[in-house]
Amino acid sequence: MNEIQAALEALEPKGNFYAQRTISGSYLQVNVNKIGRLVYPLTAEIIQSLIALAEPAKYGLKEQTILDESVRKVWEIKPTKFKILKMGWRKGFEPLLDRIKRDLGLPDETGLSVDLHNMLVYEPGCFFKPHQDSEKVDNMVATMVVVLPTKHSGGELVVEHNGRSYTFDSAKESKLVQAFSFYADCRHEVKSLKSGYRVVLTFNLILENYKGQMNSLTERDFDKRIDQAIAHYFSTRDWLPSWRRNEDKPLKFVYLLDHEYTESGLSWQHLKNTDRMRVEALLKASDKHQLDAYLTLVDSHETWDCYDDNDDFYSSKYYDDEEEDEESEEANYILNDIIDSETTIEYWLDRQGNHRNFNTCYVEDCYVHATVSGEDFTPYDSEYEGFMGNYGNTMDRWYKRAAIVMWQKKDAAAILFGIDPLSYINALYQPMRDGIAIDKLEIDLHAQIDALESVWSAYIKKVETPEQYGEMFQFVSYIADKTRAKKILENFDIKLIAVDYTKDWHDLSGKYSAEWLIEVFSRLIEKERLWDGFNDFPKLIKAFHQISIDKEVLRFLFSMQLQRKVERLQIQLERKRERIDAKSIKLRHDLVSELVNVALNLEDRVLHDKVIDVILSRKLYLDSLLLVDVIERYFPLSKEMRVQYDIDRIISFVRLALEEEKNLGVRDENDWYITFEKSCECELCDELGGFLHDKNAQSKTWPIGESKRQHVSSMVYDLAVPVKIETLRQGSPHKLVLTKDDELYAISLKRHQKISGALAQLCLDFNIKEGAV
Ligand SMILES: O=C(O)CCC(=O)C(=O)O
Ligand SMILES: [Fe+2]
Repeated sequence: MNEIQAALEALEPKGNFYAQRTISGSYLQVNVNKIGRLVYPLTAEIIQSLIALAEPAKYGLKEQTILDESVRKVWEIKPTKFKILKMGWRKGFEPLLDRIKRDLGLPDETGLSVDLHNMLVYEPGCFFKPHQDSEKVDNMVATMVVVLPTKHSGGELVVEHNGRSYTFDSAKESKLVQAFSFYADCRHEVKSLKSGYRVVLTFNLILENYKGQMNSLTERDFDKRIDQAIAHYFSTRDWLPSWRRNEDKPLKFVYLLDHEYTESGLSWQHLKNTDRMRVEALLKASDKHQLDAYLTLVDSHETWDCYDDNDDFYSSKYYDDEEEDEESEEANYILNDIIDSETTIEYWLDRQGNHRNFNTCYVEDCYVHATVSGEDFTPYDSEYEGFMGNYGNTMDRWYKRAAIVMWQKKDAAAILFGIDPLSYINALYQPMRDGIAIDKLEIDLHAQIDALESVWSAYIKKVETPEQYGEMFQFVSYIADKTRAKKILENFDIKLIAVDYTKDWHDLSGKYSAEWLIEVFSRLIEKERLWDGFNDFPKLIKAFHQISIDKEVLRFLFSMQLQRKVERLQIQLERKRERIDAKSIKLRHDLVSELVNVALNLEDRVLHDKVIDVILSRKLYLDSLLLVDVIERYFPLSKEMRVQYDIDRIISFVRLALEEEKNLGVRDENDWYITFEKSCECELCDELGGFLHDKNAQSKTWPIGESKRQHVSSMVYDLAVPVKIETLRQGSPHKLVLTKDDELYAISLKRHQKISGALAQLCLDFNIKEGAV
């Protein structure tokens, strides 16, 4: 972020390639081994003793360091031999470094730290020929030469940068310490010293908190610098806040222009001075890096932390600031710090200058850049709020600003779609509506569809009206591409397989084949985790049947409905209670009878067999009495049809089931025997079993503790036996009272009568003899 900001700001160069400052010697206390604290100005004796500690300086040539007195002649003292005291440094040099940072035009958010390199002592005749310092550490942005106070002449340091040069003549000052810094990529030389001594400390200046590329920071060619910054911006995410670097959301770049524009005054051709130059450079970069660019108007809402001007402390602090006074619109308040900002793009011009009717679009802060802060704009609205919880006083300000918005062409579909899905889709559908033959634009359209792959599912949510569905189906057919058609449809869910769309599906099946349709249906069905089945299945199948969809499609839908419903029911039926629950029995019965009907209506023996197989498997614990209803469906069938469907299979199954039950007879009036399926082997359940099987006992009073009572009660519930449970809260422990249903006999009698009746009717209807096997 700061890289691109700095690049944009570089148009009005705030900084220079060098910085020259002075500071009192009291801030630079240097202790040298064996010599002690240096006192300024340095005397000739001290300097001689420094030389005694020194060695001739080498210089770096490619990978080596070389001693060559025709290139460099100077004494060097390694930093291990002296120390700079921290206290003075902190007080004097740290603030000084901040100023140097500004002099060099480095981004506000950054900071400079130093890396001491060496001490150099120049005697008359010493020099250093033109060279560039090798970058010894990462993010080394500049070299700083600190000249200690002592008289000399000559020894000028000449620094060059992009054709400009500056001569730092340290001889002009002999009382104060001089700090001269210059960009690391400058060529520079030290002219021969004429008289006296020149003693300097050299430092590498390191830029902290900077995530851009160093070369782009010191590049003075504006276009090139913008270009580099833009290339970097779109090729990495390391300028994003750390928690967002792993996202793969498309990147946006929004630069708020310096000047104000109205809707009618906004055009690429009529931008005002700095805006024009920056936008031109950005457009050049956008062409080179395959970016789309829009000129826009944005609504910018900022919330500022602010102070009351009458508060003496803050107002004096404010006026002390060395920056020029800023005229605040809200005369009584001073804006202090920005707390929050929100940018919404509201008006769009495309690269050709045409107004585009996109929705408004909110842009996250990390993508928004500006060289002039909102503070310098006149808000069209503002609102002051007194002390509110977390913050002190706040000022909300709304501005209208112009902005250039850019993103990578490869992200265009996803971004535009995100901004305004429906108009994007409208544009996508346009050729179809215009009746343009697909082979004329196939490749183009296919590329657009592919780019949208990740967002189709978002689009699906916007498809609501029958017309929208209709057009979507039409489009899927229009694109004439099986694979893409399938991909688009797969974003929907099972609700798309519905009566309303049978005609659309039929058309697609005609175009892409029935196998293709079945694949699409499978994908939609797979998505359904819990299968409630198709809504109104008979109606759905009928609709597909009437439109003469391929038989295999019908069979597929039928099998899905049967298979997945049975699977789900089987899980429920693991609970014995469920098996005898009246509601549940009815539901299972309705399912099989519905499916038998559908199979017969479709006149499909294969499907019919599938349902009958399920019935005969006894998986669904169907009630034989109810099955009589089901097979009555066959009664009107002709003889041939009965043979064709092999109805004897189901009829004899039902008949046998009825006979089996009938043969059990009616229980005795005084018989309290209850059958059950034992599922627990504990002593309590043994005792419970004894009671249930006891022909003579209708009830049992059982003094057992609470947890035991609970276990027995839940077993009685799970086994679904007709036994009433009560707790007698007397004595210790309380007593569990189990009572077998009074109606056992009456129910048995009634059921037996019904079974006998049904069996007789069945034999009559289908002309079979009772008891005949
Ligand atoms: O002595 C100076 O002013 C500069 C020295 C220098 O260029 C170097 O040490 O690389
Ligand atoms: Fe140098």
